[in-house]
Amino acid sequence: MTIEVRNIVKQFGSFRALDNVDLRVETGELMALLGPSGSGKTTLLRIIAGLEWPDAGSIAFDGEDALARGAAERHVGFVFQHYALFRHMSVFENVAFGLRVQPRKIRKSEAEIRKRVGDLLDLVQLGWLADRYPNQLSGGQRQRIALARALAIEPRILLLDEPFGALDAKVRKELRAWLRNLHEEIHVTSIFVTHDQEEALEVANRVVVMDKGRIEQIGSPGDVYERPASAFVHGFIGESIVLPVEVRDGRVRLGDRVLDLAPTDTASGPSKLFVRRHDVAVGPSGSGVFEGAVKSVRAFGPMQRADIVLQGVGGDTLVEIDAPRDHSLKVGDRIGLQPQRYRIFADR
Ligand SMILES: Nc1ncnc2c1ncn2[C@@H]1O[C@H](COP(=O)(O)OP(=O)(O)OP(=O)(O)O)[C@@H](O)[C@H]1O
Repeated sequence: MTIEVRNIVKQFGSFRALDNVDLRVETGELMALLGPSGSGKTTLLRIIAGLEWPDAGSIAFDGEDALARGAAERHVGFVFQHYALFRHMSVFENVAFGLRVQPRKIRKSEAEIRKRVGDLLDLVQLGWLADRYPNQLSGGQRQRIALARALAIEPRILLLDEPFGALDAKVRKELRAWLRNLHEEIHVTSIFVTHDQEEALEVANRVVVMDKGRIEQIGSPGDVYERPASAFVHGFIGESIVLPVEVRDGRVRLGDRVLDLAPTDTASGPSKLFVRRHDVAVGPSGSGVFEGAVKSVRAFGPMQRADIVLQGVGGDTLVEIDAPRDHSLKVGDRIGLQPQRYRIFADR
């Protein structure tokens, strides 16, 4: 099932939560909506689900107008961050619920319902919890049951709103891999909302980066990380050093210095230089575009993270870099820093 979102506008009073959003989700995709708090991710998801209505624009499922149908008729499965499983019902009955309330003419027999719920519990690998009640489950188990419950009615589309948002970091990580594997098995067109870049890049096959009700970039995890389309995307995904520069006459200037860097993209005028923290080569003093002094070093695994005071860039500027440990840094070292990959975006 494809989802085609065209020119969606959503206004709350005078506040524009979605500003002409265009998006196409292909059949069987697992797409992430990624963006900071308030960027409009949940509002877009709720409009696709039929829980909210846009002020303008259209939504089509497989070419058919979805806005002509209410939420119940759209055949969409929904999992929220805090999914309220029915507390007085066992896990089994929670998953069976959607099947039991189907209209009589399409309702499955009791034997079919038992078989379907059993299969779903096997799919989320929690068959052994069928007789438990929600308050006897861990947070991660609850979300897996919530997913089984959403899948029970065989939805054409699965929408997940920060499904792992309330869980601790370790469980979140486990469930990411689990969700990706599950999706490979069931292949339902799915969209999930997250503000966690690592989660989006690790789980989704395509990522939609949103800011202030607009889409900044749509691409594969590799695209949005390696080829960010805007300063916002570069700043939001991965950790970068950002320095204010000016591009004039084909040269990149920082304060009164001309940097030995080529302008990238089409930046001109006041701009920002972005360098990922691990894309800086560290060498002896005099070896790079920037000079710095090591202020502090934390070493972990194969990497060391260091705070560096950059010199000669108009006042002392503190930046953080990640460097391999083969060149051991010590507090007080004077070093040269050479950006190996960087992007320059004009200030908007
Ligand atoms: N019912 C509403 N009435 C008024 N404003 C709303 C309403 N729902 C959402 N908003 C506003 O619209 C904007 C987008 O909200 P939305 O929940 O879509 O953002 P989000 O990207 O999902 O953020 P978060 O990650 O915090 O959930 C926010 O500024 C929010 O305050």
